[in-house]
Amino acid sequence: MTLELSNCTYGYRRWKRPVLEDFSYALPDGLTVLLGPNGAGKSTLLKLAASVTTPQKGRVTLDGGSAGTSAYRRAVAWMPQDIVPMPTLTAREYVAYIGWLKGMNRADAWKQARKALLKVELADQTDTRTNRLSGGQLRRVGVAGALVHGARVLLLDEPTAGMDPYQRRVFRDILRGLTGDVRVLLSTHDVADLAEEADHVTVMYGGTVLHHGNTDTFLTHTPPGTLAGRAAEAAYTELLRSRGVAA
Ligand SMILES: Nc1ncnc2c1ncn2[C@@H]1O[C@H](COP(=O)(O)OP(=O)(O)OP(=O)(O)O)[C@@H](O)[C@H]1O
Repeated sequence: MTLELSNCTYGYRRWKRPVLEDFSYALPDGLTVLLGPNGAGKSTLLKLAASVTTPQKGRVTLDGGSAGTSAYRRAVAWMPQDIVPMPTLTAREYVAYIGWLKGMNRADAWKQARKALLKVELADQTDTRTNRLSGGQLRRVGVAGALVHGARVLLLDEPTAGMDPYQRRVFRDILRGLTGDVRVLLSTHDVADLAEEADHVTVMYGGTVLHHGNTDTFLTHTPPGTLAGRAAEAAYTELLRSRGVAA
C-alpha cells in the first residue's frame, strides 16, 4: 500500500511562490514523524495527502488510485491542526459525523464513534457538546475522528499539541496498538516525545524534504555527549544547523 505525491505543486495564492513545487514523496510503512520549523510546509503536505486540497500540478495516489475518489477518502484519515468545535454536536455525534462523511453507515459510525472515544479515554465526555471541551480534550476528539473509520493511512497534524503528558502517553499507546498495515504520517513539534517512537523521520524546510530515512539514520545526527532522552531533539537541531538552516 503506497501513498504517493508525484511532482506536486501547490500554492495558496496564485501570485506567490508555491509552498510545494514539483514535490514528490512516498509514505513508508509504519510510523513516520514529520518534523520541520514553522512554515516548512508540513500541514500543506498533509492536506494534499488527505485530499483536502488538490495540487495545481502533479498527482496524489494510493496504490495508483487517484485522490478525491470515495475509495481514497475512505482509506485515508486526516486530523487537521485546528479542530473546530461544532456547538450543536456532542463529542460522539462529532466523531460519528466524521465516520459518516467517510462513507460509513449511520449505525456503524455511531457504534465505532463510541469505541474511538474509549480509546482516547473520553468515555465520560461522549455526551458533552464539543464547544464545552478543553483544548486538549478537543484534540483527543480529533484523534478519535481519525480512528473511527478504520483507515489504512492516518495523517495527523500535530495530534499531541496541548495534550497533557499522561494523554500524550495514551496517544503513543494508541499508535503502538494499531494493527495490520496501517501507515501513519504525523507532524509534530514534540520532537523528544515522538521521534524515537517512529520507524521513519522526515524533516522539511522551505517546502522541501531536508532529510528522510529510518529513525536510526536520523539519530546518527545526535552530537556526542547529548543527554539521555534528548537524542532526537539534538539530532533535529544538528541536522538543521548542518544544512545552514536555523530552527
Ligand atoms: N491558508 C493559507 N493561506 C495562505 N498561506 C498559507 C495558508 N496556509 C499556509 N500558508 C503558508 O504556507 C506555508 C507553509 O505552511 P504550512 O502550514 O504548511 O507549514 P507548517 O510546516 O505546517 O507550519 P507549522 O509548524 O507552523 O504548523 C507558510 O508560508 C504559510 O504561511
